[in-house]
Parts: sequence; C-alpha cells; structure tokens
Amino acid sequence: MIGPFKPYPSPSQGNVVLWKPSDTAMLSSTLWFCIAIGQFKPYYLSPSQGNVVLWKPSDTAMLSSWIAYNVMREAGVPEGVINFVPADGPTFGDTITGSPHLAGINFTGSVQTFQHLWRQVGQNLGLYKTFPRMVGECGGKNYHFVHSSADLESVANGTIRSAFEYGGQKCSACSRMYVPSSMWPKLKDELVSRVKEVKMGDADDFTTFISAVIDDKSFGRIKNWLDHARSSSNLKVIAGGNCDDSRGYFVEPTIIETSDPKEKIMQEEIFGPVLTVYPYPDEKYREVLEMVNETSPFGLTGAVFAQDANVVKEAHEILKMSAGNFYINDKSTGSVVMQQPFGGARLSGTNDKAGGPHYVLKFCSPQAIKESHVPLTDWKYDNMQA
Ligand SMILES: NC(=O)c1ccc[n+]([C@@H]2O[C@H](COP(=O)([O-])OP(=O)(O)OC[C@H]3O[C@@H](n4cnc5c(N)ncnc54)[C@H](O)[C@@H]3O)[C@@H](O)[C@H]2O)c1
Ligand SMILES: N[C@@H](CCC=O)C(=O)O
Repeated sequence: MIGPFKPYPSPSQGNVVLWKPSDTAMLSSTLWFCIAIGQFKPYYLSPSQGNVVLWKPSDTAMLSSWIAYNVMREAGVPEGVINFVPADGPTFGDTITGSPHLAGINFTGSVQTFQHLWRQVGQNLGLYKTFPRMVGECGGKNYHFVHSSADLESVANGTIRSAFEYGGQKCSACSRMYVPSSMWPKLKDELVSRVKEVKMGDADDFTTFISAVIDDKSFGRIKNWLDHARSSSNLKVIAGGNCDDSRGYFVEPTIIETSDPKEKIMQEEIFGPVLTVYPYPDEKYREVLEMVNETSPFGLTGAVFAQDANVVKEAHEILKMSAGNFYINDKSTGSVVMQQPFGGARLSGTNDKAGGPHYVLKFCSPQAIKESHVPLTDWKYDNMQA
C-alpha cells in the first residue's frame, strides 16, 4: 500500500490512558501532551517492504493450506517470500521465538497458545534484532441479540447459518443467543424445524450443510459440553444433542435452552455446532444488553436483530466494546476480505483487522524522510538573535 493512510478515530473509542512521564522530564511532557492531542498525521509506506514469511499451517488443516499456498505461487508470489513449513507446533514455536531474526508473529488459534508465544517472546527480548510485532486472532463467544421488533425469519435463517455452518468451527460462529420471551415459542419452532432439514455428511457432497468436526480432541471437547447440557438442571436440549465417532467425528447441530444467562455454556468458547439460547423478559432488554456485554471474556463478533432504529442505536452503543465485527440484522459471521476487515478485541486477539490497511501497517517499518533544498546557513535559531 502506497500513499496516505487516513486514520478514522471514532469519538467513542473510550480509551483511557495513563501517561507516566519520565521523572526528569515532567514539565516538557505536559507541554507535549497538549501539542500532540488532535494532531495525528498520515503515514507513508514504502513499496519495498521485503518481509519474508514462514507459514506454519495447522496440523489438522494441512491440505487446504497447501492448496492455498500453491494458488499464491501460481498467481506470481515469488519463491522464498512465503515459505510453507509444516511442523509440530511447540517445536516450531520454540525455534522461531529462539531466533534473533524473529521480526513478528501472526498467530491464529487459541488464547492459551498465543499467550504462550507472547510469553516466550517476552523472555527472549534481549535476543532479537528488532521488537517482534505480535498479532493474534483467537477465540470468540459470539452472540445474536434479538429484540421484539426483529424480523423473525431473518433471525432464524441467520442463526442456523452462523451457528452451524462449518460445524460451528469458526471463530465467528454464533454460540449464544438472547431472545425475548414473547418471540421464543415461535422462533424455537422455526429453528427446530430448520435443524431437522440440515443435512449432515460428506463434505464432498455439495448438498451437505454440516460435516464432521476436525479431530478426536475437538469431538471429545464438544461431547463434554453435550454431557454437561444433559446433566445440568438449568439447561434443556431442544434439538440435536447426539454425536457419533464410529466413522468420522460427527456432532449433531444442537440447540440448548438455558434459564441461567451466566451459565458457563454462555461464557466459554465451544468451537462446535452448539447454540445456547436465553429467553429474556421483553421489557428487560436494556439490562440484557448490558449482560451480553459483560458475560464473556471475548470480543470477536456479535449481531443485533431489531427493526426499531432506536434499539439498534442503543444496542450498538452498549455493545461497542463487545465485538470487533458487529452486525445489524445479519448473522455474526462471514466477513468478506477487503470489504469487512476482520478481528476482535478483549481475549479474541489484538484486533489488527485482517483484510484492512491497519494490518499491513503492523508489519511495516515506516521510514520518514526529510530532504532540505536550501543550504544550512546558520546554527543559531532566530529566537536566539539579540
Ligand atoms: N480470530 C480468528 O480470526 C480465528 C480464526 C480461526 C480460528 N480461531 C481460533 O482458533 C482456535 C482453534 O484453533 P486450534 O484449536 O487449532 O488452536 P491451537 O492454539 O491449538 O493451535 C493453533 C496453531 O498453533 C500451533 N501451535 C500449538 N502450540 C504451539 C506453540 N507452542 N508454538 C507455536 N505454535 C503452536 C498449532 O500447531 C496450530 O497450528 C479457536 O479458539 C478459534 O476461535 C480464531
Ligand atoms: N471472514 C471470516 C473469518 C473467520 C475466521 O477466520 C468470518 O467472519 O466468518
């Protein structure tokens, strides 16, 4: 990317900063603060960025990564710029974080692994020739918030897609939903009838909507959640709920109703085709919006369904920190690269927004250049003249 990069600071970012000035530069820091505020200048990037990348694909997504790599090579990405390095995760992590040449890590995966990598980088800081840039895209506990003014059909269709496509193994998949009690009986019927139509089977068959989950570990984790749902008095399985690993790791698309909005199934990531719904008293929707914001440590995606424009505005205000990608009357997943830069805050990642200009900036080392076209005729400044 060449040319001016326009910042778009929102007036409602709400960042509060503690600036600790140097003990010996207290007065000048105060003056600088006054000058710097409101003066954010565009940056210019060089076209010769020259970054060379080691791409370690996930152990369980080797083939799709290999195909994507070959597409890039055929499209003209020169040899040696992106280097495909299938490897054991911890071995790869130890190797790169132990190299003085490490310039940055772009990680997609769990919070635990990203924290582990960042810790390793911190421990090895003295080793590096530059400060490594850390970009992380981690998990989510993505929500659909439904208001009584919502279009019921949109909610039903959007939720089936978001919660169950890719077997719910998408960081942005909807896994918790809040529905007004007055709408719930009808919406429940609509969701359950659609789940019955969902075809589960071979991913090669284009009429299949949901295939097996990725591996045995994933299957075991989701199965534990299904067992939890069956044994908990606050939870009721209203669709699906079964799984079978006799050939492939198949988990039925599952809908659970909860009477407790803070149940752990409403807080923790499942990464599978499991949706939990909390029906709330219609008139309590503002309290529920606050609850949506506070229930989970993640901040990846969320959606509000409402035809009332004031409710949409209010929901957006209350939920502005709860989702890096926020959807209005649309499902909480399926952001399009180059159109909807993607990423989340809180424990969902560093929110650098893949597919947007901020991302490129993160991996650049901008250089500012000044050239003078007049001779330097004096070392004294004008204000020093008597
Ligand atoms: N926010 C996003 O854009 C996004 C996109 C897809 C998936 N995800 C998240 O990814 C998670 C699922 O992925 P997962 O279960 O494969 O995560 P994971 O953390 O187990 O593994 C992710 C990758 O890290 C590697 N790895 C493991 N240990 C490592 C180490 N010590 N050093 C270096 N690399 C190491 C693995 O081999 C794998 O390639 C979910 O939480 C999901 O939400 C996020
Ligand atoms: N663009 C995708 C990103 C998912 C995770 O990588 C989506 O929003 O569904």
